[in-house]
Order: sequence, then structure tokens, then C-alpha cells
Amino acid sequence: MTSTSQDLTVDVIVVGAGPTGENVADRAVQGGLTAAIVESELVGGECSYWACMPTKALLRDATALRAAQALPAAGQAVTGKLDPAAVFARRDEFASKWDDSGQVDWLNGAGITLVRGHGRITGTRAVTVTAADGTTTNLQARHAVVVATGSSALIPPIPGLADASPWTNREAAGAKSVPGRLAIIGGGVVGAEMATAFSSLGSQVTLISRTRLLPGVEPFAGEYVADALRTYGVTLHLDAGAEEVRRDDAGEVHLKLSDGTEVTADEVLVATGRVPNTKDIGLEHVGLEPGSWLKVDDALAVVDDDGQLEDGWLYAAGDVNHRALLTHHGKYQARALGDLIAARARGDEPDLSTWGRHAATADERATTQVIFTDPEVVAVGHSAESAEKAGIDVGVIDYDLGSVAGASLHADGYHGKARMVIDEQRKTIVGFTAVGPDTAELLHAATIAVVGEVPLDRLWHAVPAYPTVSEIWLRLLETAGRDR
Ligand SMILES: Cc1cc2nc3c(=O)[nH]c(=O)nc-3n(C[C@H](O)[C@H](O)[C@H](O)COP(=O)(O)OP(=O)(O)OC[C@H]3O[C@@H](n4cnc5c(N)ncnc54)[C@H](O)[C@@H]3O)c2cc1C
Ligand SMILES: NC(=O)c1ccc[n+]([C@@H]2O[C@H](COP(=O)([O-])OP(=O)(O)OC[C@H]3O[C@@H](n4cnc5c(N)ncnc54)[C@H](O)[C@@H]3O)[C@@H](O)[C@H]2O)c1
Repeated sequence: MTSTSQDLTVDVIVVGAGPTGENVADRAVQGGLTAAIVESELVGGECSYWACMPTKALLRDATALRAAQALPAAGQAVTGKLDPAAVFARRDEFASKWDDSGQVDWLNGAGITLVRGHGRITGTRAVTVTAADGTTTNLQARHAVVVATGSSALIPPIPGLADASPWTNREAAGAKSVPGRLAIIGGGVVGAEMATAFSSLGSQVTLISRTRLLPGVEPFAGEYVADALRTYGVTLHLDAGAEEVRRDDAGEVHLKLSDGTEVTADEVLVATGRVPNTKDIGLEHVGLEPGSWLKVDDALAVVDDDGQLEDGWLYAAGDVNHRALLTHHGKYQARALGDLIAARARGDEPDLSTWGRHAATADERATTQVIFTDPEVVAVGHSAESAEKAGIDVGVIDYDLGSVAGASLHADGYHGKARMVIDEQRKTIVGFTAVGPDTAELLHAATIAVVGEVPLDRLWHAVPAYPTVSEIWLRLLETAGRDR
């Protein structure tokens, strides 16, 4: 059988139909351009099928159950245990049963051309797509090629690990049964969330982390989550590494740790960070190293060590540029970039000023994240440490969330803490972190304060309703002092 080939010319080619790629293509089309999007697996990307959505669905029932148990009467009314099969069934719905037809319908409705297959850059503004049946499509762009190929789990070179059939986020997010014993290597966001999920579903979890738990956020937040995990029966080996991993003939996994402990488990989940999906996308044709993260300038144009590549037709957005490995930041970059490509195609100068329409300023000044452990962790902008490193004249205000009236009403024994990081020169908030049950929805108020650079004396006029957890804002301001 001979494989066939076809040619297609569009204004913009987007490689990768994850949340980032979909949004770049959508904004470009809304800006009057034509766009083709290339996808080798499922339209919707890692987030929809193996990351954000399914993992949050694995966590939600347990969080709701614990919330009920934190109230005397509701706790008495809820007496049973979680049914893992029901949790998995709901998770399956949130992963659209790994069927992307809904997202394909959305692409069609948005006027974006889908080309299924593996995309590789082959020359200037050129991408060749090889479909599963060997058919090729030669795409040519009039204006831009955007790489939005995302990231995959990093498997560290721990002796024996790769041969031990480790779980990555994909097997964890798509689990069909609950392992009796689960070892997790890595104490970042994936490790902490999956330790919460699987311990709640009944696994005996052991988590091994080279660092403290959740090294990306304020240390106190990781400590609250570590304490909670211990109460859920999770064994934590912090500041320890796995030195050797072996799966025996009976299927058991054995891990030798640097602290001298030996751990035996039924499955081992690797959660030690990500690698970019750039190994086989034709980077060699533009003078870049295959397998590397793509460095970008303020316009999200790919740059090498000497500056922008050729005449700036190649862009990268989302995980693959390593600015902020989060869906909402990938989508935020995508909105700026799709608009920028359309503007440049019209001959307009993009607005790359700080907070300008085409600048992804929030990636640097106001990265937002919710970590869906129980307690939840929310963070925007600087931690105290990163603000100091950035040369800001830092003020740190802490408050016990459990002492806020709304929080004590929300749950008996509410345990949490919030921190506001102030720029003492400008009298604005440059960072906010909170840890506590159901804090996720506190984040956006903080984000608006940081992005809006709202002066502290104006924030006194943002009156939080009584009795809500948001009164934390008033308490933080009172602690800071009105005459600061
Ligand atoms: C377990 C886990 C949980 C997470 N939870 C959250 C969360 O709750 N909230 C949050 O904001 N973030 C979360 N993240 C991060 C989030 O998943 C990523 O930031 C997000 O998926 C990045 O989107 P993207 O579009 O850049 O890449 P991806 O979602 O990785 O999409 C890239 C797409 O490109 C395709 N592709 C790759 N190479 C090619 C090629 N050569 N040709 C054609 N197609 C190609 C891939 O198949 C994929 O569909 C989580 C991550 C993990 C691992
Ligand atoms: N709720 C969310 O927003 C959410 C959820 C999950 C993942 N994500 C994103 O996905 C990305 C990947 O998450 P992740 O948890 O895989 O990476 P991560 O970078 O957050 O954490 C990796 C952890 O593994 C540890 N580690 C690395 N090598 C190790 C080794 N050999 N032995 C023991 N520990 C080791 C690191 O010290 C670190 O603590 C993150 O950037 C995160 O923001 C977001």
C-alpha cells in the first residue's frame, strides 16, 4: 500500500491541541486568520484526559466527605465509606471517557481545521504531519507556526525504575482500581495531590521526596499538607530519595531509600516533574536541540542563545516554554499570542508593554495556582522568599485562618493560615498564599489585588461580607496596620 500525501496552506499552524493550542488557534481565527491544529493523540491534551480534570475528580468526593465529617450533625448523617468504583465512574465522565469527539465538535464550530497525526517542523513555516496510517499532510503557514506540544512525565535515572513499570500521571489519573500499597516518588504538586487521592480511596501510601513537601510554595503550606497527609495514614520520607527500584516476579515493587528505609508497594508512581514534548518535532530544522524546553521572548517567539530565530515566525506557548506549567497560564498565553499573531498579520504593532494586550505579564508577576490537597493550597505572585530574591522591600503578614469567624463556622476545628506579602515601597500586595479547607475560591480576590496593584489603603474599602472566610482580608490588613 502506498501512503498518500496532501498539501494545505493556512495562516497559522498550531502543533498540539491541548488547552493552549486550542486557544491560540481560536484567538487567531477570531482575529480573522485561518488556522490548522495538529494533534497526535486526543484533542484536549494532557489536562483533559490525564491531568487536571480526572485527578480533580479523584479528589473531590473525599474532600466533600471530610467537609461533612467536620460538622457534628452532617458528620453523623454521613456514615459510610467512599466507594472507589463510584469515584472512578465520575472520573471517567470528567475524562470524557477518553473520547475527544466533544472537543472536535468545538474545533469545528470555532472554524479550526484539525489535522490528526504527529507534526514535525520541516522548514520555514512548514510542518509535515504523519497520520497513524502513514498518510502525510504538508502544512504551510503564511504567518506563524506555534508549538504547543506540552510536557510528559519525567522518569528520573533511578536504577531499576524504568524497568519496574512505574505509574506516571497517566496511570494514576486513569486508575481502574486502588492499589493496596502505593509508593510515590516526588513531593511536588502531583505527588501531594495523588497521595491525598489514593490514601482517601484506601491505599496505604508512602511518599518519598528529595525536598520538603510542595517546595514551590511557602514552606508553611507544605507543612500543613504534610501534617494532614500523616493523619490520612500516609508515610512521608522527606529530604530522601529513592536509590534503587525493583519489581519482583510476584509483582511487588521494592524501593531502597537514601535514609536507609526499604519500602514495598504494589505500584510506584513517579511524580518528579516534567519533560517537554520536543524530542521529535523537527527542532533540528531551526537550529535547536531536540528535547529542550523552548525559550521564548516577551512575544512568546522562540529564541536561541543569540536571540530570535529567523524572522520570528516560530512561537511556543503552554508547558513547552516552561514559563508556568499550568493550564490556565497556558490558556492566558494563548489568548495573548493568538491576538498578537493576528495583529502582526494585519501589520499592527503588538502591545508588549507590562500588562499590555499581547504580553503575558502575569506569568512573571502573578502566577496563580490551586493545589487540590486537603487542606487546599492557593498561591498568587511572590512568596516571601521569592520577593526578597527579586529585590523587593518585603513585608510579611501572617494570620491564622481558623480565627476568622467565617472559617470557624465553615468547619469545626478549621485549621489554616494565610500570608500576604507586601511591597513596602509601593504599599501594594505582591503575593498571597493560603492553606486551609475550601480555600480555592479565595484565590481570585488575591489575584485581582496583585494584578490591579491595588494600594493597601484602598483595600480597606473592599469590605468582606460577614461571616465569610474572605474576612481573612480584613484580619490581614488589621495585622498590617492602617498607618503602615
Ligand atoms: C497530574 C497532573 C495534574 C494537573 N492538574 C492541573 C490542575 O489542576 N490545574 C492546572 O492548571 N494545571 C494542572 N496540571 C498541568 C496541566 O496539565 C498542564 O499545564 C497543561 O496540560 C498544559 O497544556 P498544554 O496545552 O501546554 O499541553 P498539553 O495539555 O500537554 O497538550 C499538548 C498536546 O500536544 C500534543 N502533541 C505533542 N506533540 C505533538 C506532535 N509532535 N504533533 C501533534 N501533537 C502533539 C499532545 O498529544 C497533547 O495533546 C496538571 C498536570 C498533571 C501532570
Ligand atoms: N493543581 C495544579 O495546578 C497541578 C496539579 C498537578 C500538577 N501541576 C503542574 O504539573 C507540573 C508537574 O508536577 P510535578 O509534581 O510532577 O512536578 P514538581 O516540579 O511540582 O515536583 C517534583 C518534585 O519531585 C521531587 N523530585 C525530583 N526528583 C526526585 C527524585 N529523584 N527523588 C525524589 N524526589 C524527587 C522534587 O524535589 C519536587 O519536590 C507542576 O509544574 C505543577 O504545577 C499542577
